Amino acid sequence: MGKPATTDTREIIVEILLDLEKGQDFSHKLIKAVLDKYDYLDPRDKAFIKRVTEGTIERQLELDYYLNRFSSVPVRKMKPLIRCLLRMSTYQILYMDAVPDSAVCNEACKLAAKRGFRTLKGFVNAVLRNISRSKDKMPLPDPTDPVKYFSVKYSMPEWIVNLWLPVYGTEGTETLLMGLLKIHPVSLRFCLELSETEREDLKKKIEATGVHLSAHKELPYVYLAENLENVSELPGFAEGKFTVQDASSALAVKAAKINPGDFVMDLCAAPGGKTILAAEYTKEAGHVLSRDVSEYKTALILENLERMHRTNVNVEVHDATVYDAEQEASADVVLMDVPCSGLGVMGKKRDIKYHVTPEGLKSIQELQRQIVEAGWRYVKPGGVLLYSTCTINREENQNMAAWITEKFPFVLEEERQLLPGTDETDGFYFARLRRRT
Ligand SMILES: C[S@@+](CC[C@H](N)C(=O)[O-])C[C@H]1O[C@@H](n2cnc3c(N)ncnc32)[C@H](O)[C@@H]1O
Repeated sequence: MGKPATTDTREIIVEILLDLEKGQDFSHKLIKAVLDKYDYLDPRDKAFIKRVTEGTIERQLELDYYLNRFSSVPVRKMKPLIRCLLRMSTYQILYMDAVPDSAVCNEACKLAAKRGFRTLKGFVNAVLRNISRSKDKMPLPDPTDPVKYFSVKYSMPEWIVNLWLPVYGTEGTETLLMGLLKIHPVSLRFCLELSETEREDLKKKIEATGVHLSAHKELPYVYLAENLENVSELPGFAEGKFTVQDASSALAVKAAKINPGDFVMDLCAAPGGKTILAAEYTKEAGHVLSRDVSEYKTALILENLERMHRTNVNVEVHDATVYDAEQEASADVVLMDVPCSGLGVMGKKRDIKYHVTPEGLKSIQELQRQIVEAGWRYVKPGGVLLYSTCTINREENQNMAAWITEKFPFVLEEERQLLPGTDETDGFYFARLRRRT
């Protein structure tokens, strides 16, 4: 990270963390808004803000576990500003080598004083210096209790670890938890219409800006980008030669086996990643009807369609839980990329894990069932229902596919659960179900 951040930079981080405590918004949205607001900052300062904020959020359970051991005041009883300051400073001490620990402690004390907590400077200093001294032997729960141990080590709520342990076993769960904490490269999906030579040319132009691209192992038109600051400034972006789309999402659309000339319905389409790829598969001879629940959401689809120059798509506001008799048995392929608990995208949306609850899972499953109940009839006999989620939860995935085949006239042809740490993707599930003739 090079240059150490200024006190102001740290203050910005604390402000973001305080807003998150107040439940203002999800972290990825808040961080983006703040970075847009401070666009004039040195890129290294912006990178510092992003890294420390994301890391602190992502590791919060672990950081709190340590703080509770090194502080005489439990984390939950601390003043919010002091709590956020200690969390982000502990994150820097444990996970960032670029800033010396002594500088982290000094900056934290200065910031505490600046924000009216001069009397707590000694406390902040003592806790952080203690952590710094013990950083090579930080205490963790006993590994013989894998739920507690994994929960703290990988900062994952215990109930989510409990959801995965019976399915993936101890080793598989640990691989998954580690995968979710890895830095996730942005995934660029090039237009299908580009020839191999055009793809290579574009790749070279993008790499000339300092971004490193590596091709996805299954999809030659998807590249994982490292060292990427601003997608919209890359060559080819404004001309719609590529879009940001995770490989998992592209793999799901590919699995739907869309043919040129097909009519595709995308029932939960915003911001339009799958719609656009589906429209590329159908080519101009085919058509996509792309829907989402609000005007705000459909506007996002329209914006992306315009940039990607897709004209074979109609966009409508439509609640997918409401049956539309006009579309009865009309579609060759229906994409149901349903709203879900999002446990597969925690690597990108880092605070989802603290917001999802077991009760929330139940109500989201109910919504998923309603969407399937209303939408399965749009599939022509012999056509495909592609059910997908960005989660890692059997109830919303494999069990839902089984429920569809039990209740409706479909056979399961293919299903796949992609896992961070194992696949080069987000956690994602899709099932191709074919309607009986
Ligand atoms: C997983 S996202 C879709 C991502 C999109 N398919 C893509 O690839 O870019 C789920 C979408 O479902 C939409 N949604 C939620 N409830 C809905 C409903 N009742 N009817 C239609 N869409 C709904 C959300 O607005 C959200 O855009």
